[in-house]
Amino acid sequence: MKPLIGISCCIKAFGIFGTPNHAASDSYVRVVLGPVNGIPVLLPAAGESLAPQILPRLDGLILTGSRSNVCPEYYEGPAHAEGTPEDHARDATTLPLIRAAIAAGVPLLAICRGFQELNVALGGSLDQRIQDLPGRIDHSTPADQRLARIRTAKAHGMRLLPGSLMASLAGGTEVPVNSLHNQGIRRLAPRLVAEGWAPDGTIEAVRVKDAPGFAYGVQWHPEYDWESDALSRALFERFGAAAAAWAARRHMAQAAE
Ligand SMILES: N[C@@H](CCC(=O)NCCCC(=O)O)C(=O)O
Repeated sequence: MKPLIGISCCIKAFGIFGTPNHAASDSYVRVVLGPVNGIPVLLPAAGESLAPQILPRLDGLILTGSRSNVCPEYYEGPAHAEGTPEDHARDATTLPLIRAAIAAGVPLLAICRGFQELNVALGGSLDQRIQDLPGRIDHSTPADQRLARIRTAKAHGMRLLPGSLMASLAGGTEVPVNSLHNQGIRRLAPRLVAEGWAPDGTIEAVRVKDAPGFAYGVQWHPEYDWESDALSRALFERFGAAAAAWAARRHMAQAAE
């Protein structure tokens, strides 16, 4: 029985009338059908009431990347600069969903925006334009960069914590990663342990230290690299194995009811 993997959606305005839609990139569906070996289930940005209704039916949760940004009101940050994309419906859905998934032990993998949501959901904060901070590199890609091979190319190295899961999956403590973000962790949430850093100290990978199940976040985009990158593929395979084990337990519990 393949695990059901929830994929967080954003609100996107499509079409000539710009009507709101719930959307997620095909790259997340493909990675769930590929190395995760699960069944993708798109989760609409339907607000906090979604979590208690959908989590009992899921075996894993992927919090996706997005150009939109977590609203600063969730971490006492300054208002975003004019024109910074936000997605209030997504925030209202994913932040409680993350807390509920971790509490229940549902395997969770948070990617880029999702990584930032994980940190905020657990009490951390964000810097909004790390490229403007002294000593920091530009981790973003131009919004008009239409060439995916350039936009998603390896952008900087990442140092991994020796003995960490990430280091074991990578087979070492130095790996290159892509980089498509302006924001980054400012105050690390108390329940998170950093396992990877960019050369400028930007946190690139975290583990939820007291989670009953698999609960990791990454600032880079493994869904763009898994077909060629050992760490990205191994991360999805490890997440998929955790979800498959969760599915087996869930179905056994249902059979015993
Ligand atoms: N908006 C946040 C998070 C960045 C992020 O998730 N980027 C994904 C972009 C998707 C794409 O362009 O393919 C930030 O800027 O830090």
